[in-house]
Amino acid sequence: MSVISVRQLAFGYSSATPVLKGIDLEVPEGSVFGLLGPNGAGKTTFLSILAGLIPCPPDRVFIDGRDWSTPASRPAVRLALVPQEYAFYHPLTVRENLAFFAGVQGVPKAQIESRIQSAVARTGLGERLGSRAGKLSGGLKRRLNLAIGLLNQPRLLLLDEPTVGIDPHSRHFILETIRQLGREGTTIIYTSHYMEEVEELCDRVAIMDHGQILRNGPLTELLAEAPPTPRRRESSLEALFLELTTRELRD
Ligand SMILES: Nc1ncnc2c1ncn2[C@@H]1O[C@H](COP(=O)(O)OP(=O)(O)OP(=O)(O)O)[C@@H](O)[C@H]1O
Repeated sequence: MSVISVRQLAFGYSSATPVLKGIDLEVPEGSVFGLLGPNGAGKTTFLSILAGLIPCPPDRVFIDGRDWSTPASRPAVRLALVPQEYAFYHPLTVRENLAFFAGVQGVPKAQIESRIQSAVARTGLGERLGSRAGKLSGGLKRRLNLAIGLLNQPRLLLLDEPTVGIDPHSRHFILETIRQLGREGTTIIYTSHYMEEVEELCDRVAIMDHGQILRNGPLTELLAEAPPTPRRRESSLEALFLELTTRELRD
């Protein structure tokens, strides 16, 4: 059963430039869903609509079968977005940030400490609770971003390129955390430019470009469709991605 159903979702920041052009997508409960696309494809915009940061048009996005567009019709779903940017206060310590965001997310006061401990244990930040967030390394900052997203114990976790620009150790740690969350049944949408991460983590994959979904299905099906690459004998998601997305220079 799909937890998220998206039907012909269109969106533009201005009426002149459509960014999402009729997205159709089904995300099954408990799947780790990889959303791949070149820069500017519309991934962040799509996640922002799911997270409620951008108003959702009516009758296009359904969560648990109910229209996600208006607060009145929204089902109560624990959903978290871990954005690409560092979304915390640099002058505050790790603990102060976690306590603040737990409050913002409506965690009951009596549970704040245990939620902080749980998020910190999952992200390996236990020894950094007293460190100023702004002084952390890039990898630890990414882990703090993730820890904040875990405070409300999300059933739906939206991860926007959570491993960009970090050291291999933190990258490995974050990927393991995501894998474990997936095993525990969290439904995850994961955007990344790193194909090997998506191949490793995700059971379903969609490739999007210019606001459209070009391919969508189980990872095994997409891999079976991928052309052989000159560098590796077996087919790879990267080869399919390059074949499908237009070969423009983007950064
Ligand atoms: N706030 C905004 N106002 C106007 N245009 C925007 C805004 N945010 C994004 N865009 C434009 O919408 C398009 C899609 O951007 P989006 O960030 O959703 O893509 P993306 O696939 O997440 O890219 P990236 O991999 O670089 O993060 C781009 O052309 C971008 O310039």
